[in-house]
Amino acid sequence: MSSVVQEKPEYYSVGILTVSDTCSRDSTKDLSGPALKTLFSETSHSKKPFRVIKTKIVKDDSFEIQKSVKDWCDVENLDLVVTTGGTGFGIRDVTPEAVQPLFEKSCTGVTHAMIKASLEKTIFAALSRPVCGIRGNTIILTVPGSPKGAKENIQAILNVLPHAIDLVRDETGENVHAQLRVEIPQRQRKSPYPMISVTEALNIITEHSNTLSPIKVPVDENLIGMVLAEDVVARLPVPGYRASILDGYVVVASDGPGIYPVVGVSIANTSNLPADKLLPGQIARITTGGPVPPGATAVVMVEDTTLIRASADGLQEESVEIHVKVNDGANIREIGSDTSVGSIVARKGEILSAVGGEIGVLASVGVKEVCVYRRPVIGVLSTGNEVIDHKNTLELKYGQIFDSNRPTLFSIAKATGFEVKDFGIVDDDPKELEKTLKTALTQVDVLVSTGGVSMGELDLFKPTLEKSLGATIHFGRVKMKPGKPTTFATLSGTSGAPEKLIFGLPGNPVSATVTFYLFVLPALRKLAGYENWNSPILPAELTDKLSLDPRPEYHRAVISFDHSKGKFIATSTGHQISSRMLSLRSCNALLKLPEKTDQCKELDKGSTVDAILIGQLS
Ligand SMILES: Nc1nc2c(c(=O)[nH]1)N[C@H]1C(S)=C(S)[C@@H](COP(=O)(O)OP(=O)(O)OC[C@H]3O[C@@H](n4cnc5c(N)ncnc54)[C@H](O)[C@@H]3O)O[C@H]1N2
Ligand code: MOO
Ligand SMILES: [Mg+2]
Repeated sequence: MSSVVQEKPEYYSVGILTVSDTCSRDSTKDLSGPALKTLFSETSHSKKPFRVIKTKIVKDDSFEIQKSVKDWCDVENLDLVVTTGGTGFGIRDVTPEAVQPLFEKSCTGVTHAMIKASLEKTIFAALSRPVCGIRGNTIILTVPGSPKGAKENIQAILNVLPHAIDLVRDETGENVHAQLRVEIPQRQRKSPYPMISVTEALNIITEHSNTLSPIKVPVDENLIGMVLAEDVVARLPVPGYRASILDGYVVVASDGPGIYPVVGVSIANTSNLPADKLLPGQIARITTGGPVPPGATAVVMVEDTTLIRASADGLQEESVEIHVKVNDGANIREIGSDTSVGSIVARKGEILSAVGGEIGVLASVGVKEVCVYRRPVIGVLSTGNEVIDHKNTLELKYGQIFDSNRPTLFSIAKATGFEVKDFGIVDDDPKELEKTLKTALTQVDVLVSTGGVSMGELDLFKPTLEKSLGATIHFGRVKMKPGKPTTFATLSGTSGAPEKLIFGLPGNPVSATVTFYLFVLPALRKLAGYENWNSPILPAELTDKLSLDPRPEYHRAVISFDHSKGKFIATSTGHQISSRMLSLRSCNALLKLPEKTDQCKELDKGSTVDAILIGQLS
């Protein structure tokens, strides 16, 4: 019977790649390759010797360099790959540029140690540009092309190399890398990923979800769901002038009830008083929101007055009787009484909600644009040879299914206000998957893929992320139902850009949806600056008993407020298998059910559980 467990060789395997146009034409000119080979062969380490099992000479050509290095890392699985040559300042010197993108991790300390050792010999070492890193289980070093320089560099770090190789082999999970590569009969029969709790998974995700940089955005409805990155101060008072609260007459309150001449009118935005002010013994017509003229001290509503005399043409009021006594200030909004100028009308961290209040306030005080955190852009893709776009009008062939994951995830993103880019359906083909992931990751902050994360031979997502993209997988299994194979990885951003978050959600449609709510949405909210990124949780009483699963379950349910009981009640959406999309129909909550134990196998009707609100309450 074949076994996946391979004997560890009794040596550290080394490949030496000479990079030189000249040597590639005439191998006898290669001095540094053989010099390094001798150095490694003569080095006896207490644990294991080094053995140079691969040597090759290539031109100063990025493609050739990369091809050899990738082959020695990914196929030959060598412990150490050393390139010599092409690290200088010459126009053809491209080794660092060719090798660096292959790294999954950089080994800056090793690079420093090599440079330091060479600089102690000659200042010309400053003209070498070595880079060192890790790809899969292989350490890659780039050293200069001169035999002397090459040897000095390696000698500087020779003592730490065995330990470094041991760490790479043992701690990045030799089994993870090696086992994913074996043929089907030898495929792994246990997942190499530890099963972590939902809480641990969320902690890891939030640790990597760093709020994006602020941007300036005009004040309009496109702000809905954005979070303010700074306090906003009222530029203007509201109202900006003394304004009437009612339709009626401005009066001098101390005049009291009586018949008065109507000397003018102050309707919204216009006033035509003869003296530009109201004098005692005069009144003027005013409409709600109209400017109260100087001299006026109160407004009397039209219902508390009678017309005494109209003009001969019947178009104007000449005198009116005021029936009531009003106090000074009655029915007048003083300047800044709603919002005073200079006051803080919205605070950093506040969400500009769809209710409209915050955006309305900003508009009212003359704020034209605000500083908000940029919202992440999400890329969504489905994987699977059997998955067909749901808009495709052809009949499904045997074994095919319609893609329900993309439409579902697009809908959630739209409802929650996040911009989505569609990267379609990708076949279970490593090259195609790699290409799509690479393209997508240049365009989005967060990539969400569904399918291909479990144990099947076509479940290629995790190995592709690690080996072809150099992403770091932080977890690959979570103790939950549905959603067990949920995967989270990050890819470091280039030149200071934020790292990209990558979610590999399970292909089962319910699992993909539930895990989007549980893991992706909080990350998106945190990136967008939300101070509380979790969905609300309400206590709800079960209307029926529920059996428990060995994994903590996120049970789809409908919750509503029962007025007679004065509490929320929760009703299951029925059969909860991860493929049954109907279990999400009408669902507005995920009930957090504990895992089954010997003591507790089900929850009784009437039990109270935590319900994570994911939809509308009706
Ligand atoms: N030996 C094991 N098998 C499985 C395990 C396990 O632990 N050991 N885990 C199971 C669990 S739990 C889940 S969840 C699924 C996850 O599967 P994958 O993420 O690998 O997804 P696929 O294999 O690609 O597909 C699973 C299932 O979902 C359907 N699917 C995929 N994409 C879509 C889509 N876009 N729209 C609709 N339906 C989709 C696909 O046809 C399969 O039926 O693995 C279990 N297996
Ligand atoms: O964990 Mo899976 O998501 O049960 O179907
Ligand atoms: Mg699968």
